[in-house]
Amino acid sequence: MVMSLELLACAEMTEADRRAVAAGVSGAALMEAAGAAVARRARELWPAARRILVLAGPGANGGDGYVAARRLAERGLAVTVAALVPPERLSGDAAFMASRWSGAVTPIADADFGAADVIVDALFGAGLSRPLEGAAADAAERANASRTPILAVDVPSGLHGDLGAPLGRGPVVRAAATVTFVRPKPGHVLLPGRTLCGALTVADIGTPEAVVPSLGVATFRNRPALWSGALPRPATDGHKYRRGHALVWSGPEFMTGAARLSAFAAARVGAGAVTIAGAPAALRVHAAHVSAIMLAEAVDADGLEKLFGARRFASAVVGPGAGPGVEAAARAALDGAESAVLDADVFTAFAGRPDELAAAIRRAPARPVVLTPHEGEFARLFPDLTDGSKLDRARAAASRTGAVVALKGADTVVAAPDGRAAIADNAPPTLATAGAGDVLAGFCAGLLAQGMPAFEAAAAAVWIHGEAAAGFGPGLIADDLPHVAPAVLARLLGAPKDS
Ligand SMILES: NC(=O)C1=CN([C@@H]2O[C@H](COP(=O)(O)OP(=O)(O)OC[C@H]3O[C@@H](n4cnc5c(N)ncnc54)[C@H](OP(=O)(O)O)[C@@H]3O)[C@@H](O)[C@H]2O)[C@@H](O)CC1
Ligand SMILES: Nc1ncnc2c1ncn2[C@@H]1O[C@H](COP(=O)(O)OP(=O)(O)O)[C@@H](O)[C@H]1O
Ligand SMILES: [K+]
Repeated sequence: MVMSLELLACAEMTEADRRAVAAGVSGAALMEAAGAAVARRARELWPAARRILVLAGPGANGGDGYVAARRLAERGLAVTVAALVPPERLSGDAAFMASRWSGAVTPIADADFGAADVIVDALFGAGLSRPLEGAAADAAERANASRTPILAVDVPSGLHGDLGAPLGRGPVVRAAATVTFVRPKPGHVLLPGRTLCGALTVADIGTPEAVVPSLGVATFRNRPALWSGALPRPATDGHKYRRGHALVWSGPEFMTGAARLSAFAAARVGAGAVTIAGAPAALRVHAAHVSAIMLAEAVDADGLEKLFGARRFASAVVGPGAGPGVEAAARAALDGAESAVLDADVFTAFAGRPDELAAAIRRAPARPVVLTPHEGEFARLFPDLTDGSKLDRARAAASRTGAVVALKGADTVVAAPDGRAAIADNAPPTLATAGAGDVLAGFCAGLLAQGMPAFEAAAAAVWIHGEAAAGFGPGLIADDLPHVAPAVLARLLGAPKDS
């Protein structure tokens, strides 16, 4: 099984195959290995299955299906191929593999979906170019209705490998498991694709090792290997300000919780000092709740500017529970702090004016900025960025604003203006709880304060956030997240030595 970070778009996958062939591996060898991996996985998952129905499409995905059919029949299983197009209409390697299948082939309309123990879905893979319709749509719907477990080849048919969603309004096969090849695609990780794939495995099909690194892939799974090298490690001769001083802008007295959640999160993830800035009435509320966190008066954006003028802040958070004056506070943070995390109310304040926010960000292009909108806030800020996948939209927002964008949800995408992007799949649904976003903003700010580059800091914050929630389990509230982050950090940084 392949374990790696890259996610290959369908076009990159096609190019990987082309380069593999150019390097001397035949297309038929790749297809043989792909079909063999599918057959192996079917036997591993359903060792008691006797009757297999292979749905074979018109392209190379169907070719993989004919290989799997042959391999499973060789093991003594009763295999029927239900073909979307007659085998004589196939071309290339798929035609060759169909010619090597000597078992039963039935037109897909006549297939008995209920009579199989396992269905292998080899209708369409990376070549899907339009919504399923006609006989293909019928087959997908009958396969789903049969309740027979489905093993998808490459992707569940109807799902677009880049989008993680069906093309148009066409149906999609709901797989119990999916075997893909070489590397996963974005659509295996983005929702709803991740759910429709079931259990995903990635098979090596003999693509030479140099091929994937030669592609210049910029999309990754959000895993520690992507950013752990940049994770801050406290220096022996460090002091608290060298570890980074983070500032959190607080809203008015009855909205102080959000700023505190951000502040605790920044501190727990390793900022050396954290100051909450706000109006006196708000600070009085904070004072009743915090000890290590410092408080500084800033009635409005002018007050914030004075604070930034008086001392160095390695990062600032503006947005969580911010209330009135948030736009001016965001501008002050962008001008005065060495890095900034903008969240929540900032996106409402700049609704429909992303270019004004971008202009404020680009006044100091080298200063790291992270934006952490959820889908609703994203739509408010960027009403015209509706096309493409969540990955495409986050990338477009990053390139437009010059900031790193963490577009939140169960499949949070972190995208950088240079085109890099990471998709997370480790957050449990219990993370959907009020205030969790404020904590994420604080994790980002705490890592930025310690000098972690913005893309790595945002990706690490998202992963740590998800991992903290998963580790806590049921009953999670946002207040718990900063407290469980140290256990996640301990795993990432390695346990301290005994002596
Ligand atoms: N690349 C490699 O080296 C390897 C690739 N491998 C395998 O190849 C798969 C990709 O193969 P592929 O490119 O042939 O595409 P595939 O998904 O079979 O479909 C293309 C056919 O479907 C048709 N078609 C499209 N949409 C349609 C629709 N809605 N309704 C009806 N028809 C539709 C389309 O017709 P067209 O759009 O061109 O008219 C074309 O005829 C990949 O997923 C993996 O499984 C492995 O063997 C390992 C090595
Ligand atoms: N279904 C889900 N599964 C996993 N994580 C989720 C899910 N829904 C939301 N999240 C995460 O929970 C957090 C919620 O943040 P946000 O919507 O800003 O809430 P709040 O404003 O209350 O803090 C985000 O980090 C988001 O990625
Ligand atoms: K498929």
